[in-house]
Amino acid sequence: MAKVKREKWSNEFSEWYNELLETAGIIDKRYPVKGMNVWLPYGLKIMRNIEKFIHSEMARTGHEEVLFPALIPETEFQKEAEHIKGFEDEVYWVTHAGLDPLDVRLILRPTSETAMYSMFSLWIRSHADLPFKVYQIVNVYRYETKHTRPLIRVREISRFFEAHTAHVDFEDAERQIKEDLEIFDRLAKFLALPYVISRRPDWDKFPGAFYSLGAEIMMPDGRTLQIGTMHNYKQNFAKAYNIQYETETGDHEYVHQTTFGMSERLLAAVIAVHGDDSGMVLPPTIAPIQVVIVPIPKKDANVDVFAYAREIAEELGKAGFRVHVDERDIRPGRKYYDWELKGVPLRIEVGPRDVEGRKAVLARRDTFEKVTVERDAIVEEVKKTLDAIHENLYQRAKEFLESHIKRVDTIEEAKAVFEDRRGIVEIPWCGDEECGLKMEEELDAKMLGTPYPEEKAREGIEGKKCPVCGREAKFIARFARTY
Ligand SMILES: Nc1ncnc2c1ncn2[C@@H]1O[C@H](COS(=O)(=O)NC(=O)[C@@H](N)CS)[C@@H](O)[C@H]1O
Ligand SMILES: [Zn+2]
Repeated sequence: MAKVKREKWSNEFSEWYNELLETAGIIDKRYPVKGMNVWLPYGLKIMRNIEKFIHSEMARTGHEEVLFPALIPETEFQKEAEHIKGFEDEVYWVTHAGLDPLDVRLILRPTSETAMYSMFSLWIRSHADLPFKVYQIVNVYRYETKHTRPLIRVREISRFFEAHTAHVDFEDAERQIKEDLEIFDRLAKFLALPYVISRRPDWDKFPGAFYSLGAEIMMPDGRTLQIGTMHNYKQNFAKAYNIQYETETGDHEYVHQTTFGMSERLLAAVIAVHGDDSGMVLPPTIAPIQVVIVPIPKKDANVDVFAYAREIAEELGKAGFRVHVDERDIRPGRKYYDWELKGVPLRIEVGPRDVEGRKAVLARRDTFEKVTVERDAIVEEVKKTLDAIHENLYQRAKEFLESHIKRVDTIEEAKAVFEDRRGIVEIPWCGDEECGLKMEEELDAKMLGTPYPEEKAREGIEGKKCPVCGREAKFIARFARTY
């Protein structure tokens, strides 16, 4: 396996990441509003491929797509107190229309609970309307005061996926959370992204939620990135927005609700986790170009490498691959550089000798390995190689994640982990908020929460003590430096 250089990629990650977003044509962050960026064609194509999978998963699981207004009246926003506390210092206000001040101020949605739930109250009347499952992929606005970063922490989250569901009872809402986890798992596999799920501590759950689950990936610099969240709201919002249904026995009950959210952070994760010093490495599932063919003409050779390349491209296109022939009049090396930067997973090089011998050279983007294959076997060779690339990206990322999760017993051991390579620390915890907050302070790290599901949260804690208070540990708690 060729040694793939990832030094730049790992220790000066920020510079590499910011530079790559521009040179690879993902986004342009020169837009004159802080935290708001312009999607460029290539970046948008990749994001659309990710969204396409999300839409197919929503259809597979009976979620209907809706589209709500972006402006929410203050009266609606105020209805769920706990939620307000969570968002009041993050919302953008619209106070005028033209020259006239608005009699009711509006907010730009930070997420759409307060836009949707008065409509849910009109739509949901009977148990026959449940489970009620809708979603949208829209732009939402949050006045993030922490350091903004393109795709990762933006003030206009322009590809915000939010699924909102309503159920007859808590058990059915729990079933929905399980379905969300299954959807997320399939999406993570589709993106070759390994992850961990943690149940957020009560002091860090989503405003208005009964509990929140977070999905974290490991970034190259040993910090974690939350790329998805699932929340069980129980009846908190139903009571605030009067969302009731008539039961089979004619009674009236408040619905139980859940939400599931993701964003363009998914793309940030793919770029960061799979990238290397030559640029992006895109999983074939989402690469706008899966195979780029580079003809290598030789002046005295009397064979037409361009026609040969086009013929291969046509056959691969017919077989369903997204393929491009680079016929620019520049040196092949320049072409290799450009397509490696853009993360095209597979390159095919064809020179005069390949035409004569009816061969083709396959160059893998993940390992830089080259292999010569028979022209007549090109479709299955490409299929096999793209699958191998996807699998290798997943395994490489899985090893990285697993090697960055360390189980310890003491605060000192935990501190040593963060000094060394950071990563996720798993440490016994009595479950007491005070001790949890104390450990966050001591470690200068965030508690991601406890491993999910419940049984995993107690694995290996027999006889372990909380390192803060010395009492019996009830859970394993995860801590990490986060984005
Ligand atoms: N400022 C941000 N920039 C980019 N992505 C973000 C930002 N804030 C949150 N996200 C992403 O959006 C996901 C959902 O956001 S959230 O606040 O956790 N959850 C909600 O808003 C719930 N209403 C579920 S839709 C998060 O898991 C995170 O991946
Ligand atoms: Zn304790």
